[in-house]
Amino acid sequence: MLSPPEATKEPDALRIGILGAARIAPPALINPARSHPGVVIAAVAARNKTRAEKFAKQHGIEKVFGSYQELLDDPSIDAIYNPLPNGLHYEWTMKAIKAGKHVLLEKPSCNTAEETRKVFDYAKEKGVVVLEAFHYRFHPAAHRMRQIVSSGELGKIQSFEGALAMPRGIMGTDDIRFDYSLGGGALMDMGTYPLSFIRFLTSAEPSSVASAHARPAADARVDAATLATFTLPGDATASIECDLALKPRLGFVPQMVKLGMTVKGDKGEATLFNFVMPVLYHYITVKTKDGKSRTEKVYVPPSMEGEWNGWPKAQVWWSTYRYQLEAFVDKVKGRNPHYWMEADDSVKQMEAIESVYAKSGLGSRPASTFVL
Ligand SMILES: NC(=O)C1=CN([C@@H]2O[C@H](COP(=O)(O)OP(=O)(O)OC[C@H]3O[C@@H](n4cnc5c(N)ncnc54)[C@H](OP(=O)(O)O)[C@@H]3O)[C@@H](O)[C@H]2O)C=CC1
Ligand SMILES: O=C1OC[C@@H](O)[C@H](O)[C@H]1O
Repeated sequence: MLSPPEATKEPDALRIGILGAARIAPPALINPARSHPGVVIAAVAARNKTRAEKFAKQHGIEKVFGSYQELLDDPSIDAIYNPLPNGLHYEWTMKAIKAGKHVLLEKPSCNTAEETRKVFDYAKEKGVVVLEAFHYRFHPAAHRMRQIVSSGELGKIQSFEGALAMPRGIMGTDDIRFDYSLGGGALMDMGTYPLSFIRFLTSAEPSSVASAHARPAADARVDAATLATFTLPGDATASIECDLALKPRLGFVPQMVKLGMTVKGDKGEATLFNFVMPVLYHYITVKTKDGKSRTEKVYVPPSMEGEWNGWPKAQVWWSTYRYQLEAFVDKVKGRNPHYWMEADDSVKQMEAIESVYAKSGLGSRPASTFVL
């Protein structure tokens, strides 16, 4: 996964430009692109050209720009990767669409559902592809978990418990995730994953947010952590936990990263541990009330038939991002991706996030002042 084989690039490979020398760009795009014959990472732009040059040299990127707009103005670039802080997603995705570029847009799509709706409406008008980069959804482990939940094996589904949380000290206090004006907050950054996964597993929207409690960061408008519970259609319940800075237990015992989803039904339960980065390590355990239990690991689709028909011939080292890139390129090239996250899904995801912020009392992140 860390040093994938270099693919020979196709003559019509999609030329992607990156907005910002963001930390996530190498694992989420540059590295996966190495093994994809249909992608060239052709350019990077940063607010400071020297920073862009250093990043380009480090990653073997041909073109460098000292402003995002210059990159968008380059006619040789087909698509943009937008890993800017959340609060800038709307402005730069709209500008990219205006320039006729396809956009792979980091999660969460925007600060508000209204902005997300405008992004996808504009993309449709301009005939370009925009994808919110919910990478975990493109990996077969997430789909296998959904198969298990919908198969009836667990009986009538009663509850979902999902978490994504990391110990204190990993995120610096100056991280974009703690900056309200940039769309910061644990729910925006991490809580969006378990919430999205519950929506994916149920293929439905929560009926209501039953409770939401935020632990404020230094800026009290930002949640360092959020715990929320939901009611779901069919009387099931759900809970999510997200935390940018889990406190050590008893003040000194560091807590482990949390990244699991457990689904309980009246006949059994299933847990997917590490739905976010399954390529590193994951397992699905299924325990049924008749005393049986098993563990599955799903690095590649188990077959190319039935529900797996149309999945790419993947390698076990394919990360969620590599699967996602496969789908993004397929969509742009007019082929059928193995999975796709539709515009309405991204809009509903932001509606759900805003509902949790409303319930916790923190309110939605600030809407962009950008006008196209
Ligand atoms: N899919 C995934 O697994 C992950 C997704 N993400 C998402 O990616 C995005 C970026 O996260 P991450 O890479 O960790 O963030 P970084 O802080 O590393 O990168 C953000 C980039 O935004 C640019 N930028 C533009 N304006 C500002 C500003 N006012 N303040 C700070 N930075 C600015 C900077 O680019 P420049 O070089 O021009 O200065 C910087 O490189 C977020 O939306 C996050 O949610 C993050 C991690 C994992
Ligand atoms: O995958 C992730 O894990 C860590 C987060 O801070 C990041 O933004 C998220 O996308």
